[in-house]
Amino acid sequence: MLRYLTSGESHGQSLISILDGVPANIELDIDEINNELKKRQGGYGRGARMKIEQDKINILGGVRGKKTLGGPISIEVKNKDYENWSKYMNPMEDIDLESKKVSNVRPGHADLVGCLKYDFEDARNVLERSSARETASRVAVGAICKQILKNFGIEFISHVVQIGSISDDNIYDFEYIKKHVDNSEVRCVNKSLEEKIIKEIDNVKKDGDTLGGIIEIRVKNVIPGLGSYTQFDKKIDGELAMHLMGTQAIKGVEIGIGFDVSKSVGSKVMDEIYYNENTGIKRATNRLGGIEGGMTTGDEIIIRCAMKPIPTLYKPLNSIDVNTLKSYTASIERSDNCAVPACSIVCENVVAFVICKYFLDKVGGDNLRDINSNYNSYIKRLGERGWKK
Ligand SMILES: Cc1cc2nc3c(=O)[nH]c(=O)nc-3n(C[C@H](O)[C@H](O)[C@H](O)COP(=O)(O)O)c2cc1C
Ligand SMILES: C=C(O[C@@H]1CC(C(=O)O)=C[C@@H](OP(=O)(O)O)[C@H]1O)C(=O)O
Repeated sequence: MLRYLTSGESHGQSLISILDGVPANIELDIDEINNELKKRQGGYGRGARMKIEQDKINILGGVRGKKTLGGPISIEVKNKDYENWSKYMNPMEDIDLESKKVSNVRPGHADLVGCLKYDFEDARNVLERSSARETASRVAVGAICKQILKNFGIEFISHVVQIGSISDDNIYDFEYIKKHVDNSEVRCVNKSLEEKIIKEIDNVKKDGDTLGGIIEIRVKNVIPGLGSYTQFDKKIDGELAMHLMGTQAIKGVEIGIGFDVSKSVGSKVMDEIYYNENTGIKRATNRLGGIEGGMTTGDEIIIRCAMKPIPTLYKPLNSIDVNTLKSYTASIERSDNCAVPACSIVCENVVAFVICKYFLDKVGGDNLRDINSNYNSYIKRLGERGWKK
């Protein structure tokens, strides 16, 4: 089973992830993984931290000569900012615990409940781990998963469909998104909205406020039957939602037309099925976003995620000192102002992990050759039942 854990604090030495269950003989394109990390650092609205970091992976185990060995892969992404923080963060020596102490807990971040639950007087002990710095690890893991799936033609893309009050109501196809998204500082395919979005981010920033938005993720060339209806925890839509909701600041996940299923009649929600000899079994539409009964249908997977605005505000909200319980405004930590474009890269890679996990559950093997043979025999059998790639 494909699984991973991450470890590390935002201003600690490194972020570490261990990805276990990767088959042997998968060739890794290290530049491509680093390119994903670079994209995650970008996007209009990011804070000063991103000028310090230049995220790159350092693989510590599980890979030899850029090919996977079948064992757990350990991945390090160094925090350059540790140089500025070692006297507050060093795990092996006495440190200065007072100067960076945070006790005016920020509404919307993990500070208050983290202090209560883990019995801390210093919310730094919470925020160092709750920080979305951890998403660099998740992107590194997802980027490896993408490379496993690339061998089978499965591709991923994401774009931003809304930031603050500005939204793009057009529907684009996969290739169009792929061609245009990286040209935009806000990962918005519709270039005419970019200027408006940037203006809105700037205006809100002037007021000491922040913005969230909506991200769309698409997956192409998936095979039918990833996931299962036979048990609730085998459903791929459930697992996708869990991993995406487990991403910092994601507050909603929709598949296909999502919440709109509730306001339409059944005939306008279900995707009609037909068959012809040239195309095989097909659906006339893809309103349900490529998932039925907890299983992929083979159509494009379409997911949308809502990200809340960044909780740290430069014009802070009312809060309390977690130790004295006196009223104060929340503490101000260096922060992003809008991280929706960055979060789009995070969500895309989070989805890549889940798809890869279910793909390997269905047609996996110890090595690439075995997976190829399982994959081909499954596709052949589906072909006998009328499904065509
Ligand atoms: C890419 C990305 C960057 C983020 N940057 C910040 C930030 O600079 N400041 C901040 O307060 N929150 C930031 N967040 C959001 C917080 O990490 C998140 O709101 C917090 O961990 C609490 O978790 P929750 O929102 O899921 O409840 C960011 C989230 C993401 C995905
Ligand atoms: C470091 C990253 O994002 C951080 C996420 C984050 C938070 O509270 O989630 C707070 C900020 O941390 P810092 O105070 O060090 O600037 C962001 O920069 C990153 O995305 O790599």
